[in-house]
Amino acid sequence: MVRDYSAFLPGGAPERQPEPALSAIEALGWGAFFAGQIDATDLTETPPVRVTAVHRSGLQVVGEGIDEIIPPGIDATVGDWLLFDRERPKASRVLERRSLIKRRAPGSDWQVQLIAANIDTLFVVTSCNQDFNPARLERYLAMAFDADIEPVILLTKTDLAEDPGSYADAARAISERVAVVALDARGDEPGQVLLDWCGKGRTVAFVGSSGVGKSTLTNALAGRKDIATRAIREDDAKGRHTTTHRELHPIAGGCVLLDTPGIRELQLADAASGIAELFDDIEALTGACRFRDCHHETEPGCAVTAALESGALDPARLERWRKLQAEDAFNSASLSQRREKDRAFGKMVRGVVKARSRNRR
Ligand SMILES: Nc1nc2c(ncn2[C@@H]2O[C@H](COP(=O)(O)OP(=O)(O)OP(=O)(O)O)[C@@H](O)[C@H]2O)c(=O)[nH]1
Ligand SMILES: [Zn+2]
Repeated sequence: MVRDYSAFLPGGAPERQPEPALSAIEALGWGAFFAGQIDATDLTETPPVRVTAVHRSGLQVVGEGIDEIIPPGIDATVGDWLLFDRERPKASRVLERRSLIKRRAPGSDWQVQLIAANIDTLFVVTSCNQDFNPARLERYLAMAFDADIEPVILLTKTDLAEDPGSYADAARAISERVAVVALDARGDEPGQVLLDWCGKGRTVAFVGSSGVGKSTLTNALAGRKDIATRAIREDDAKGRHTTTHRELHPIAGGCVLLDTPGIRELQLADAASGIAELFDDIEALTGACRFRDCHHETEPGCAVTAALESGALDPARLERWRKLQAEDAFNSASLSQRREKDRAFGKMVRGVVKARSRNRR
């Protein structure tokens, strides 16, 4: 990312040019990446619209003079850009995504569920207190990498901590590739410090545990310009009126903040490649083990145990890598594998019950 440090150079900040007015789609985060996918006829015949919420009754889409619900059927989620087909809304085309967060729905059939599309920066929020936990941060970072999103660690409540610098150091030690920002989430700081990631045509989101300051940060960024959060009413399946909220909040300057229940409840799933990226040092070691199926326990020629012994690898970090891998393997197990296990377990239980009743007789 190219950062503009000119304001810090001698001579002071350059005169700020008045910002040109944004078009409706620019205010929703439209930019070159999406413009490059369409031609002039598309623009007039099938205008771009962004999915601002997913309701049971369909996709809420907003664009230049457009604010509609497209009935269910399109495989799209909050943050997606569509080319809106007025005659046949369900035939609207989904533009190529810059990023996608998805997970396996924990239902019976393990379908993939789309959580959010086209987020550029995921702010992983934690506080300078007992909420701070490297393992949890790594989980979020792996997920961001897996979804092709740039993660940034955001440490809040610096004003309450005795030594906020130590938290920032611990956060920086997690990965060289992840920026760390420490701040007081209340007041003006977020609007200034997060500018680097909140430029025109960008979409950002906050994740983190309850109470770390996500709502405070959201208000700091979106403030009263929060026009897209006004409640809208829609008819649910039973014909009742329900009040729902838009989940895309325009921030000044053409950046958009995405805030959905799906993002708030994010869990680690299907993040194998993200884990590999975050722990690329350990992955590199495993490639140097003598045996390809090395478990890095007691095998001879194991590069991982060698690194542990030499002190080059932190045992706690290895432990976290193992845990994330195990969790990911569990989450990614196919339904058939799970059914097979269930069946085997059921058979075993029935066998024990039978044997007992035989013994009792
Ligand atoms: N002193 C101080 N208080 C903060 C800071 N950030 C958040 N708080 C306070 O912490 C409390 C929780 O903040 P929220 O913004 O509601 O946290 P949240 O992450 O949105 O929590 P959930 O909505 O439960 O997910 C509020 O009382 C905030 O005012 C900070 O940097 N400094
Ligand atoms: Zn090994």
